[in-house]
Amino acid sequence: MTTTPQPLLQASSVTMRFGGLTAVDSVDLTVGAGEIVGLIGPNGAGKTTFFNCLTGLYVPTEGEVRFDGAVLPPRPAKVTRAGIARTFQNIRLFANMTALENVMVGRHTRTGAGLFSAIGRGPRYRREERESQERGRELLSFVGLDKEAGQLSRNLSYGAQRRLEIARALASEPRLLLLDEPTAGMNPQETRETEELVHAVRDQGIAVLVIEHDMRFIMNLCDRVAVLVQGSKLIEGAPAAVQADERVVEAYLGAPDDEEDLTTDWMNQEKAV
Ligand SMILES: Nc1ncnc2c1ncn2[C@@H]1O[C@H](COP(=O)(O)OP(=O)(O)OP(=O)(O)O)[C@@H](O)[C@H]1O
Repeated sequence: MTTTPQPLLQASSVTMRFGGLTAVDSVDLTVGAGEIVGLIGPNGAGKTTFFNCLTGLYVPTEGEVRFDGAVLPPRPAKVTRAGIARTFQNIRLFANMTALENVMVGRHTRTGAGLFSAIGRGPRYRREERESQERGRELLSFVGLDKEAGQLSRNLSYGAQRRLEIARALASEPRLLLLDEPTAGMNPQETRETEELVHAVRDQGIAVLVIEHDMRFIMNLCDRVAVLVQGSKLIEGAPAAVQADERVVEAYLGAPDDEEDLTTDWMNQEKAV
């Protein structure tokens, strides 16, 4: 008898309400180990709110999220320690810290030196600091920023800052990486590089869940795509099937009668290669 392996992430009937507004409505989603899953949907569909439910930023009003079989702890730091890391829609780097320092900050959930050791700069602190630096440099090299290690993050190009955010997220040694619109504002070349980088992340055995509006990016990248519309999951499946589904096209373009209010981000943001 064969048994289906337990998914790494399992969100069951996740609902998030803000007062009278149901931003996420009973959404089920799984991500398997080493899988790349896309989450798409028109503006305001509830994608970021759902992400926030997966990272301990919000505790769902109803439903539960399990990671590796255990219910997710209700605090972002604990979720990171459990093995989920994320990037945000808007860049959140420490502008006046170097690229290397930014990555080292991302590692602190994995280093165990306590307050007294840090104040006294004892041997354990110094060893961990050295290891953090080494790992930080490896990660910068992994995302193609080895030469920028000593530069202040605010002086890096936009594409480099986004890659640095991914390096910082990877510094916590996640098993699942959540990316919120990683290619927003990128040119086609930067978008292609991000696609290669996410594939390389997966090749390290890390699962990825990605929110994105750029359909070409999603199609090239993902094993599976789920579509959220007005807080509910409309469909889920292989990228080509999802893209061809009439309900998805309608959700983005509106029914024929509301063609004046098109929400066409997805179509418009598809970038020429
Ligand atoms: N903290 C909050 N309090 C109240 N309402 C919120 C809050 N966060 C999100 N919402 C509402 O929930 C709905 C879903 O928003 P959300 O940002 O999750 O959508 P989204 O799919 O990520 O959109 P976008 O693609 O534009 O980023 C929207 O109507 C939004 O106004």
